[in-house]
Amino acid sequence: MQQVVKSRSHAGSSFQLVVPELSVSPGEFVAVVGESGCGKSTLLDLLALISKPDAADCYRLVFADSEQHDVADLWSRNDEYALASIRRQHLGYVLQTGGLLPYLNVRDNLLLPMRINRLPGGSKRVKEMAERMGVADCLNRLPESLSGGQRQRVAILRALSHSPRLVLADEPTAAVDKRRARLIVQDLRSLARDEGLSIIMVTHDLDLVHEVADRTYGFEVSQVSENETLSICSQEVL
Ligand SMILES: Nc1ncnc2c1ncn2[C@@H]1O[C@H](COP(=O)(O)OP(=O)(O)OP(=O)(O)O)[C@@H](O)[C@H]1O
Repeated sequence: MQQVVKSRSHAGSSFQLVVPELSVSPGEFVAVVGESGCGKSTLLDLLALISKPDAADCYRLVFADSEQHDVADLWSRNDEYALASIRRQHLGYVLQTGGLLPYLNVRDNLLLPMRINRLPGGSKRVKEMAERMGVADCLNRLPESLSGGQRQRVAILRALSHSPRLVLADEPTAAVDKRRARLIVQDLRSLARDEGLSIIMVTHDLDLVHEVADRTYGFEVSQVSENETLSICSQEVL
């Protein structure tokens, strides 16, 4: 994306996020780091195609097999159907607390995105992925019986199960301890490399990602006036 702008206002105060440039390539693990209120969720909503930008010089998704989507154009035409279809097929989400369905066992949680996208070969892929992430012995268990770390690894697998091109991870380590958090970040990093995925992870914890991420974006927040906040998201040179 280039020169993408999103404003939000509430009770007389306004917040504007400006993204001069943001990109992620296949196999890349990009971290977006910032304090509370700097605009991380606002950015994630734009990346997840949930929120319409106010302005965008360029916002495109270009996949390795040369499939392309002009997201700015789709939003300008309010083509919700096309946006939803891209979201369903090509995007995966890892949420802060896993977001697994409590009444489905791990296997069925992992199979669900494949069933929604009518993808074949689900059981084999689920078994292989679960082995890779060390949760194969959890497949028949309900999420409530898993440890925090196991649950989060299953949540990562669920985000990947329908083979998305872009995975958005929103504070995926929020519910686990520091040691487990480091392992999860390393898992995400190697999944990006091994599977040629693009991963964008949002976090407030720079320590957690700065040695692992290929690139890091941060926010420069300034108070334009008493009621106006401007946040500019740019790549950090660490
Ligand atoms: N739906 C909304 N309507 C109006 N203002 C909003 C809305 N959502 C967020 N904001 C404002 O936009 C700014 C950025 O919020 P955002 O949720 O993107 O920050 P964040 O970095 O994700 O914060 P946190 O880490 O606390 O979740 C804040 O000032 C917030 O009050």
